[in-house]
Amino acid sequence: MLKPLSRLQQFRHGSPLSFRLLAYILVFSSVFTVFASGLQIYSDFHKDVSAIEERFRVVESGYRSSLSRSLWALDRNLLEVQLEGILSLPDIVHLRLRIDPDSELVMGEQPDRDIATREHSFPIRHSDPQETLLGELTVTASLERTYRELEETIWTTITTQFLKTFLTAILIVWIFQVMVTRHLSHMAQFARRFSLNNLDQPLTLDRSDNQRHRNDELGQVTDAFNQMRERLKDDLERRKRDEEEIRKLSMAVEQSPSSVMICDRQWNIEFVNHKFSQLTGYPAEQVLGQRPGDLALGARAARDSQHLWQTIRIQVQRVGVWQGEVNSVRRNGAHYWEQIVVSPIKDEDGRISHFLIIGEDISIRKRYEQQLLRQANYDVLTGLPNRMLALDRLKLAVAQAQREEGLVGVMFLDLDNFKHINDTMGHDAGDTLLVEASRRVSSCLRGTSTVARLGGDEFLVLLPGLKDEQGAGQVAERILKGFNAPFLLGGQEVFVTTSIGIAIYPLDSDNTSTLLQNADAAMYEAKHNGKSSWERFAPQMKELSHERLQMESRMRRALELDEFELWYQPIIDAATGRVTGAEALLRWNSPVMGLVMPDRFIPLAEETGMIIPIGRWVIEQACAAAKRWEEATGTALNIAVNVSPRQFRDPEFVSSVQQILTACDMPADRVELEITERLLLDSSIEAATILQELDATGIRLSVDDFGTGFSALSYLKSYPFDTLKIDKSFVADVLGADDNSALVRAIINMAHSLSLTVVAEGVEEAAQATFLSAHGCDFLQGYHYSRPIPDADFLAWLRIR
Ligand SMILES: Nc1nc2c(ncn2[C@@H]2O[C@H](COP(=O)(O)O[C@H]3[C@@H](O)[C@H](n4cnc5c(=O)[nH]c(N)nc54)O[C@@H]3COP(=O)(O)O)[C@@H](O)[C@H]2O)c(=O)[nH]1
Repeated sequence: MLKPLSRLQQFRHGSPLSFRLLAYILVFSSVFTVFASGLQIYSDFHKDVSAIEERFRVVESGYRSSLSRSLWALDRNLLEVQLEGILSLPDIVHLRLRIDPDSELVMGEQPDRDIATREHSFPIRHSDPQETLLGELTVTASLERTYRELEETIWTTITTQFLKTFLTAILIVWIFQVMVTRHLSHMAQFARRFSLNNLDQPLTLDRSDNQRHRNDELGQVTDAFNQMRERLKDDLERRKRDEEEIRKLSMAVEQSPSSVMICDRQWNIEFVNHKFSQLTGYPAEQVLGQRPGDLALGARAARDSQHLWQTIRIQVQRVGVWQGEVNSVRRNGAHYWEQIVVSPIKDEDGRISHFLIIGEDISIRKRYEQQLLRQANYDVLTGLPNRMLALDRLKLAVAQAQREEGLVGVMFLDLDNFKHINDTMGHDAGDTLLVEASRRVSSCLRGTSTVARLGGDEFLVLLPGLKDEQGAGQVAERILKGFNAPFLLGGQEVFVTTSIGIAIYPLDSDNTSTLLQNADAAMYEAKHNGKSSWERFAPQMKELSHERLQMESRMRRALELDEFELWYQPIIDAATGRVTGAEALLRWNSPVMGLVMPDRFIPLAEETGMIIPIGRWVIEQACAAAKRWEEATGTALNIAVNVSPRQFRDPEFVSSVQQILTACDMPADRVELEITERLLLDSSIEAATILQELDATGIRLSVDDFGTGFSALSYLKSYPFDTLKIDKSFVADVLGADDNSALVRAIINMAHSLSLTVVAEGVEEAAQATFLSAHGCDFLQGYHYSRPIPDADFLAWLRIR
């Protein structure tokens, strides 16, 4: 807002518009005033002159008759009086009365020559009876007063008009200054100071902000100014935002984890980002101006690259986008996989101006995918095709054989005793065996054949394009031969055999899954027939494998249908011959299959996990039986129970045993758990911890079947065993070769040195009992004393002893 002083200064010094306005007003007002005053003065002058003329007429009309009479009467005095009367009239300064014929009467003074005058003459007649000219009166009026008054009027008018005009002009200019020019100056000053830095400051005028002001021109200009400022501000902000967006985008493009390349319409490279250089090894300056297809090393790669980019160009032009996975070459010649998306960039008119090529290094993903693909299709351990790929290949082979009317051999292989080797020698040895076995099988096959690992120790061999049925048998013979040489497992030479089942398309089935089932059934038959052999499928074999499935489903219901039984075999104190306890042995009394021995169903129970509830039932029943016998005979017998390694994987195992003991009120030291060496070799079981926990409860632990497995006494020291059971195979030969008796003696001595009680099982003859007793064996068990018998029989047996 301007201060009054500065306004004044401005008015004086710096407002050309006000001055010009003032000058214009003065000039135009003066001209107008002069013109108007001239008119006015002329009008007044004309009026004065007219008044003199009028006076002449008044004199003529008023005095004509009286003068006629005076002249007719020649009354000089009267004439003079009358003439004096005329002279007394304003401006009339001279009268000349011509009296006919020759006299005259003059009155008044003739004005100077330089004084303007007016004259009027009129005749004086006497008309009675007839008209007689008596004379003529000439009246002279002086214009001196008129001119004098005219001059005064002119000066007065000019002076007053000028003053008035001047003051009015000043007033107008002041008003104009106050109302307009100072605001214009302020606007000018605002505009001068106006910059991008003070766009927030609106233009305001030094006047009240009301509707009237807002609607006038200044208000409109101010409004327009402020609108312009707002628009400028918006534009600026938008521009800033755009610039920021562009900056961000360009940073994003530059720092993008994807490689970015921009080509012009002719596909010449205009821009590449940092990632591109990083990925390809090409610095930007080396590729700018080139075409993407030119960036390949070597003639073949260059040809492929040109071909690829030609395809890409055509598709982008036709479809609008191209994307795909490309095996590209870095500057150093290394190959890598990249996912490329090529799309056009369009200008505002929708015309293609550039092409955008975004690439992403997918080498790791590709490797991962290939790995996954491999994992999905190949067995990790042996590198052989897995079940899925094998089934695919079987389907392909069958489809091809269908077309060509050929034969396809399907062979099912299962390693004999693999489980035993795995359990006794450890998983590493098992793995080595599988790898070596797969190598031996593969070496017996032609290139078109497939050997696949189906899982565990099961292999599948596909023989497409088989000439005749015998061909499959010949291959099976070759494979069996390949297993003749021993396998080196953990430093030991081990002989492993395999059983092979063969089914042939289309002779045994034209359906792939039936072919597999048939080959499987044939394999079971081969196993059944003594292992290390092969069998060609025959329809009756189906029943055997079916039986196995049936057994599994029946066993699942056997527990709730109370089909299991415990039989007991006494354990005799070798020194006294007294019964000290019994071993509980499981039997399955199936209404369909009859009495099933444990060797037939325990492996299946272990495989299916059914052994956990069954094993729990065995301990419960065995403890309950021991309590019953005690009540019946008064003798507190010990009870030995077999436990499978699979039961140790049950996290509830130890607590469930404790619960059973508590429930039966059975002292822990009267219960012995018989554990095979397999358990100690199974690295998936925390055997030591569980055995310690069991030992802490007071339960006795025994190593069963000693001599058939790892047979190292050293590990016995590491575990809290109480008893060692010499396997019946040693006992059977104890009276035969010296070696065997020496071995049994050594076992007894070493067991005693480790504070272990020794039980010999499989004692069938008295001589065996005598030998064992003589060599310090603590307890004896076998048919010589009693076969395993049902609970009631065992109680009866106890009573008669
Ligand atoms: N996990 C569990 N395993 C069990 C259970 N019950 C038994 N089994 C295991 O089954 C295997 C076979 O047992 P079985 O057919 O009962 O054979 C036992 C005896 O009948 C047999 N035996 C006993 N004395 C003689 C003999 O003088 N001669 C001879 N040829 N055989 C004899 O030995 C078997 C007992 O062996 P062991 O257990 O090693 O003491 C058997 O290996 C059991 O482990 C069960 O409940 N759970």
